[in-house]
Amino acid sequence: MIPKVLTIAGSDSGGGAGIQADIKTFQELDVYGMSAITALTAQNTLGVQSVYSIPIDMILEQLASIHEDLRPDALKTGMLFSSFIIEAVSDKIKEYGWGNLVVDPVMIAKGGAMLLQEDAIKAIREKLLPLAKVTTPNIPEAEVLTEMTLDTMERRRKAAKILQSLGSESVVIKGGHGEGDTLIDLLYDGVSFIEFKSDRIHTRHTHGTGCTFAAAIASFLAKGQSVDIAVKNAKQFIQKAIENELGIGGGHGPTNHWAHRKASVSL
Ligand SMILES: Nc1ncnc2c1ncn2[C@@H]1O[C@H](COP(=O)(O)OP(=O)(O)O)[C@@H](O)[C@H]1O
Ligand SMILES: Cc1ncc(COP(=O)(O)OP(=O)(O)O)c(N)n1
Repeated sequence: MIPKVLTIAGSDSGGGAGIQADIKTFQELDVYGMSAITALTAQNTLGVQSVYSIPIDMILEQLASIHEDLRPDALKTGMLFSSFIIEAVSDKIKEYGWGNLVVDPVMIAKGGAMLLQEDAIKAIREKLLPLAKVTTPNIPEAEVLTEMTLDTMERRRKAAKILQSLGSESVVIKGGHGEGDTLIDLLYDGVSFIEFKSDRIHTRHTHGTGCTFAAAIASFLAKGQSVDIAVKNAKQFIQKAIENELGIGGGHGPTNHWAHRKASVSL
């Protein structure tokens, strides 16, 4: 049977991030994609023009419909916007017993728009992280969650340990916002660290990289891969997607979800 993967996230009208990036990733990685939409954004490659939060009852109805009929083999969360949504979604994930949860703690879009209310950080720490198999903050998100400055690898290792101690089985602190030409995604599984290194691609077309990376990890987990292999394969997927840019839009354009088809190794 084809693995089923659910994304609980916001919609990006421009198609580069959020639900749209997730579903494209699921499709490319041969898993069956499902969605529960938490917020609508009017967004393009130039920025986020407006945000509309979906009423909680409607979010819960989407989750209930999926629960009644379509058990996910893995799921990911993206833009959850408010503490109310985080709490309600976390309670349902727990009640429904859904495993293989990848938490992408989306906070701010590349253009600077707030995709999470400030008072929601506590709910991410206390309600969502304890349910996660993998949490994938970028460096600024990890800084907010740990209240640390993460300008060295040593500090990032410390931060990964703190986030893991909050209940997430594994943590990946992504390196896109770091310095230098080598980019390091740091995985900590509670025992050891693995550094996934790649060359930094110099491009403005990196809209939705975090969403795509987390959706790829969830897809590989749904196929039965271990966390370290799923992260390795997701990293390879996003690297190709950034390398083969589509050149769409006048700002931060989307990544290329088809690009992995050119890869010589099979995912
Ligand atoms: N310029 C880049 N070159 C190569 N890989 C990148 C680049 N920017 C981001 N990535 C990769 O994309 C993924 C998302 O990274 P990051 O930009 O840190 O997160 P976010 O999109 O959530 O801000 C990570 O796997 C990271 O290594
Ligand atoms: C609806 C929506 N969800 C998430 C994001 C942020 O996506 P991310 O992958 O972190 O990429 P950038 O914002 O860095 O492009 C979003 N913009 N919209």
